[in-house]
Amino acid sequence: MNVPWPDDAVHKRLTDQRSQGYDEKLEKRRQAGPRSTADWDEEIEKAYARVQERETGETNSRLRLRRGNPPSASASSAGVSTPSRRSKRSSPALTVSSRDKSISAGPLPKRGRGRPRINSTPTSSPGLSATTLSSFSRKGKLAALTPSSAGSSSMEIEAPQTTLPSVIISQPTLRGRISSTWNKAAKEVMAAMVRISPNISDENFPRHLRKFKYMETGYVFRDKGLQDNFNVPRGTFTVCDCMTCSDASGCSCRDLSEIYDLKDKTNVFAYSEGLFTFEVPRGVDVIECNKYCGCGNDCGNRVAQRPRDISIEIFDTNRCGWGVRAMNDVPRGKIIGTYAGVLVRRDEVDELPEEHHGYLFDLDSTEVRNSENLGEKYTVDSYECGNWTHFVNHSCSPNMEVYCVVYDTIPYVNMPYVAFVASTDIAAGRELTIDYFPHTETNRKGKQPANRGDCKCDSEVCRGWFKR
Ligand SMILES: C[S@@+](CC[C@H](N)C(=O)[O-])C[C@H]1O[C@@H](n2cnc3c(N)ncnc32)[C@H](O)[C@@H]1O
Repeated sequence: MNVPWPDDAVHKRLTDQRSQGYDEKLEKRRQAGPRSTADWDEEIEKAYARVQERETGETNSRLRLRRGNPPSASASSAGVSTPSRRSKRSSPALTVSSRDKSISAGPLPKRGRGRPRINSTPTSSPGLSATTLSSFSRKGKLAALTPSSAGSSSMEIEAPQTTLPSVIISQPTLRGRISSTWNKAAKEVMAAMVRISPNISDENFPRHLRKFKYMETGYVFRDKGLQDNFNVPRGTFTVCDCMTCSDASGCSCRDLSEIYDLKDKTNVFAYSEGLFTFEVPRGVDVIECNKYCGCGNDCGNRVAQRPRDISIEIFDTNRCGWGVRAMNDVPRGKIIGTYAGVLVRRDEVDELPEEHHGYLFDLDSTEVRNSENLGEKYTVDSYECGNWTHFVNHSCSPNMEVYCVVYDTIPYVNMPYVAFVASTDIAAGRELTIDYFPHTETNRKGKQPANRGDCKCDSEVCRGWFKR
């Protein structure tokens, strides 16, 4: 039996229109070509702005109905993150020195400026074992990122929706664009995400960071002569032939490191199951296997050279300028990354502009052992180019330390990388910090650096100053 649908014609028309719309959409997609992931960060920012706008509207509407609150109060009680102004950037002078594997500070001779020196000795600083972490809480972060969460009690109100959610197609912010560019650079070398937090607004974006070249690893050489140190001939590398590097006593790369078990003095690698063992004595660089060794990427003596797999967010601490936090939990001993930037001769450091001085890291790990030494000494300047480590703040109870590691070149040229390792288990969302002057504890009665800044680290054992 044929039962005619009364609205058959309407049904057919709607179906036709839908199918036509679908075809047009498909055609547009085809013309646009394959979708790239390059703009994901921007897409996420746009979506975030839309959700924020919509939910702010909804919450305002609900709260107005319930309490008669003015819109601005409603927004803040809903946990909507209002971009905070970035605290004024002091001209920081973090000169990180791995000299005697400690952060030590001393004024630059000509300018009278102190430069914090990073101690790469993992076990030497009592402060490093402290577990107090920075005051930035995970909860705070989540509240800021999920505007609707604070308003969940408004579910009690069964009021009709009086405002339509507004949809804004926002232009990508400056922060969004730069965040995306940096993240792209990280992805190119297979590193995990790096992003700039939405708690940083465009107007608080310092001019020099707009041109900052994000470079996940390595050094840039302005001087071709310095670069040659990284182009040393194959024959000068020590190469192991152990294939899997499972036996510490048989690996020539490990032999070069001179790392021993601190108790029984047997040969050990610097890593166990991918984590730093903290058994490396002061003044000793870790020598990892290099490109000429027979072992593969899964070799246990290749750790700092692997791509970073902890996601990083750069954010405004509201205390110490911008800082860094991990977006994953980080276990103790995990290598998070290495310092990157322009490699300069140490005796050229005083010629660098003042604002660079807070972003310098001396590569002097071996100087403690060979005071005579040593040929040329070098410093890494991350002011104009580098990676997330550019933003690592000082804490008197840090949760990372540094050590020096060599794998791209030979140890004798004094150009190790500086690896940042978690010195305690770190929960996702915690700020990642180092001590700019870690041997302070051993020098408690001794001298303090001449050039000190007021420390705002919030640690319970804050000494009140940090080494500039
Ligand atoms: C290597 S930079 C760290 C990143 C820096 N916060 C930024 O926004 O670029 C060092 C500078 O950060 C600031 N800073 C780092 N740790 C601090 C602390 N505990 N207290 C106060 N300021 C700090 C100081 O201005 C210092 O000179």
